Amino acid sequence: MASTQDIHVRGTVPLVSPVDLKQQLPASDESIDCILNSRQMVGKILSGEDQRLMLIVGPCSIHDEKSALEYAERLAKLAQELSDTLLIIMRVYFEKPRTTVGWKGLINDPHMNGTFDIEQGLRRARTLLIQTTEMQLPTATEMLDPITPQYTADLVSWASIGARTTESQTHRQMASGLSMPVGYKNATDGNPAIAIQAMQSSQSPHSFLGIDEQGQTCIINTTGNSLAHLILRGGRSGPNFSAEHVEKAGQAMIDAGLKPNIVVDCSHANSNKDHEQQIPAFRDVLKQRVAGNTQIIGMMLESNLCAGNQSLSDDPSALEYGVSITDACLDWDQTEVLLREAAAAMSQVLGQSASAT
Ligand SMILES: O=C[C@H](O)[C@H](O)COP(=O)(O)O
Ligand SMILES: C=C(OP(=O)(O)O)C(=O)O
Repeated sequence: MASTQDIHVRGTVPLVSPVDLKQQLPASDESIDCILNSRQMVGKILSGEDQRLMLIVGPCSIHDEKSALEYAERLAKLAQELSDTLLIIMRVYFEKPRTTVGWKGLINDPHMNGTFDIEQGLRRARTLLIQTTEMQLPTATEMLDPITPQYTADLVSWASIGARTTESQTHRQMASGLSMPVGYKNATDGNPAIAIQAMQSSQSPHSFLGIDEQGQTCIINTTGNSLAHLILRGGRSGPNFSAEHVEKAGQAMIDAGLKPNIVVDCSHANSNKDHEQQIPAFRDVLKQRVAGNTQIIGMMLESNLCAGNQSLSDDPSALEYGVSITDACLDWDQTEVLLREAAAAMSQVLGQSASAT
């Protein structure tokens, strides 16, 4: 009898369970301290109790742990130095949603050669998250595959639902159960409405299919996650970081009964994918915050040790050190200049609000 299933399935490979991977790679006390403290700080920024600016900064994607750790060491030092005015969280992105096809990130294909050793990818992602948080540098990542959080989410302080998945019920359900604050990107067409709807959905309880710590398929019942904000990342119609766009998005959030908390992603369609264009976007949004728009709670930058990007060829060993293999990034020096500018501007803002009270 001809089979009616698995017509397009090449095969399946068993995977380590979340609990076993966590036992093999447990979070240290230093990591747990960093994660709990930083999640609480993000929560206070969302509630308005903490007026510092949240900056989510780092590579578009991680493909080489050595350069990621070198970047993390530099950022951890700067984050500590500027912590009076900025909460800096490192982008440690392991999952890349593609417009069509392409390398889908370190978890999916850690060897970057089409061997898809996902177990090793999960192991390497966990290891890097532990190393980064042990430096007291909190981590931010996009939650793309709904199974992945069981393996990594305990080590993450801030999560994003991307422009391509914010409208997806699967991702909204997943976000409703995540333990950290979540930012929702506007759609790739530039429309923030779906992100606002995502926030309304994911703050509600959901019941859906997933896996438990043992890797057993199960029904997951969530409480809903109200720690949410909108991320403006521009869209097909152009950037959406201007004061008019931010005001309109804030009003739409208020109309939907949400606290208007907005992070502006200076990259993606807000930079027209030209990494240098993140600089004027960042400065414009900073100016809006300094001018008194407290709906702007943060900004995102795509940044790496070296500027630009490079193509992933058949020979990953030929890649240039510290250069993105996905979207183009600012280099470290450009990043440091912007972070110091933000700290100086925010010290004025925070000084004024302290003297007014
Ligand atoms: O942030 C990264 C990219 O913008 C996103 O993954 C889409 O990439 P692509 O259009 O190159 O596939
Ligand atoms: C993929 C990303 O962004 P977006 O969903 O906005 O395209 C990202 O931030 O890496």
